[in-house]
Amino acid sequence: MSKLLKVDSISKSYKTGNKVLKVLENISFDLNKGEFLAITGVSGVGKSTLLNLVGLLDKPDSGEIELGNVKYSSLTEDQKSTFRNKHLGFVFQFHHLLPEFTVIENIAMPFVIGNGDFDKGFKKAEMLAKAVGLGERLEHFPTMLSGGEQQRVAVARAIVNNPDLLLMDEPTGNLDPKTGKMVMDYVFQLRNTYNLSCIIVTHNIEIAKRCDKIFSMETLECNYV
Ligand SMILES: Nc1ncnc2c1ncn2[C@@H]1O[C@H](COP(=O)(O)OP(=O)(O)OP(=O)(O)O)[C@@H](O)[C@H]1O
Repeated sequence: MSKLLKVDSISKSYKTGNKVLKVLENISFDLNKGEFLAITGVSGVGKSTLLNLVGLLDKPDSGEIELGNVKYSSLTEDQKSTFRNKHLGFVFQFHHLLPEFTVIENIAMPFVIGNGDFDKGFKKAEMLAKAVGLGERLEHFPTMLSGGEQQRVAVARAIVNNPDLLLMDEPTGNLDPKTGKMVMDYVFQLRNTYNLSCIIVTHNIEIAKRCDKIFSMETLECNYV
């Protein structure tokens, strides 16, 4: 298996007023192409902070993150947004869909922004909407969808640009267990279809057990399940 992501001794602290809060200290782990990694740990341990660093939404104080041989520290701010759009997909607890756009428009949006090709973007969006079971909802607006359907749109949107890595922060945290399982079933199906790699921050042990590896932020151990 080829290595996709290398997180090497990263540390991060937040400064508020004259206080410094050390959140991450010397965190290291790797991820291979096609692997799913769950990040677990109690509230406040730094799971979202870590995901934001891997997602290029924030910078570590020290250490290096490398995705597909590109060192994050080598990228300028402009290069970071292009890199994010091309190589990373995001799904958060709250789906952040654009309310004034339909399902197909929401899914196509990152493709059209990155590529400029409307026709191709909409064809791809339709295919992905079908893959997550929403082929009959293309013209619906987000408010017309159930929570689980909205989250499936968010999943389809996150992978429209064929990201190397999908980052999910508590993707089922806002859903009932049955709906949450259904959303994740689609994500695990997509993994087989697209050889997707994924990092999932979750409190849900069932989801964690379905991943290849679990990185426990309490023990700082990353083990195959
Ligand atoms: N922008 C910020 N400025 C200052 N402190 C922050 C900031 N973001 C997070 N923190 C603090 O850093 C710590 C880690 O936060 P983080 O959101 O990464 O935790 P988490 O493990 O994801 O928690 P949860 O499971 O509750 O979402 C928390 O104590 C939080 O208060």
